[in-house]
Amino acid sequence: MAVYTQVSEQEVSECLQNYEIGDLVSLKGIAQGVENSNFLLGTTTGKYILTLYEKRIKEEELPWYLEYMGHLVQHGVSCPLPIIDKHGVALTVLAGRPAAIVTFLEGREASEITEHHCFLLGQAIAQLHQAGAGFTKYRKNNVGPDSWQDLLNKSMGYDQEQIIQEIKPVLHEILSQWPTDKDNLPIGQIHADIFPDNVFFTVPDQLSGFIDFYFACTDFLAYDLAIAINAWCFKDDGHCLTNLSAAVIKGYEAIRPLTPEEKRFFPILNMGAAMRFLLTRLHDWIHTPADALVTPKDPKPYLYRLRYHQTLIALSDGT
Ligand SMILES: Nc1ncnc2c1ncn2[C@@H]1O[C@H](COP(=O)(O)OP(=O)(O)OP(=O)(O)O)[C@@H](O)[C@H]1O
Ligand SMILES: N[C@@H](CCO)C(=O)O
Repeated sequence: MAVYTQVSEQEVSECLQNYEIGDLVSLKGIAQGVENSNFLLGTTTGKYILTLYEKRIKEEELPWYLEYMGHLVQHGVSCPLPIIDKHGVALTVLAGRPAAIVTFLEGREASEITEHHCFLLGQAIAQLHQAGAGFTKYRKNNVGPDSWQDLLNKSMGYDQEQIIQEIKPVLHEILSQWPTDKDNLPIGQIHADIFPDNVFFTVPDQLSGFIDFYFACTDFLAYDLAIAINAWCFKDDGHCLTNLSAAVIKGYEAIRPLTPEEKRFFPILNMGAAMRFLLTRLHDWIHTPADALVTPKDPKPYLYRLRYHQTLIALSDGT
């Protein structure tokens, strides 16, 4: 359930007077999502999403996300467009929380992921990266490699201590091999959370767009692809569906071929992507209060992905 902050119809009606998207017709809380409070907003001009940003998102960073999404839409990417109010700003305040209204994206998460979905996904990620090239404002990756040791330290209370002990040296290995600026991997704006629930498809199987840009940041483009492959191309027991990962890469390279440096570092980026979600999930597993509205996600599927990547690297090293 993701409505942490309630907002009344009257408050929203009053707020809508500042916009040019018509009057309130309906307001309904959306159950999905874990980070923010989301509402389906119906007005006399159509459907919108109203988001009240909760504490995990830094208020000062919101203009970056909203400008980035606006830039993407202007450059042909299908994603929610933040609605600008009569004063020229997208960010407002509702029920004491920073809030924004964005356009509604048709479609839904793919119910069963196929090679076709993955090919379309790869193409769409490459288009996202290309469209982001003209948006030059930097945003640090708050859950990038420099945060991972701290996340692990804060996960020490995890009830399966042997998992923490297993991760420690692997983290060290990843950090020691992580690409630096000198390695010349293309850098740009990445979504950084390309999971199946953040990509919508319409019937019959057209990719309709991306949502949930609140982890977007400036980082290695190929890392975004690695995140998507980890999220889309594995079973939860760590079995890699290589036909799906090949389709994602084929789709991506149909639009933007990977450079030799990106290919060389791809195994370590894949490990890093698995590590990032393993660590944030471990952290949330321990730090989410028992009476919280959300159920923390199981870290183990990402441990199994990590093991898979390790095995591949060991095999290719001949170790
Ligand atoms: N622009 C949009 N168009 C259509 N539906 C949307 C849109 N934005 C959000 N939604 C709906 O709201 C749900 C929650 O949105 P979102 O995934 O952004 O939540 P969140 O709490 O911000 O993030 P997270 O997925 O990280 O928990 C989505 O699953 C989707 O059903
Ligand atoms: N996609 C993330 C959660 C929120 O971004 C995960 O599955 O761990």
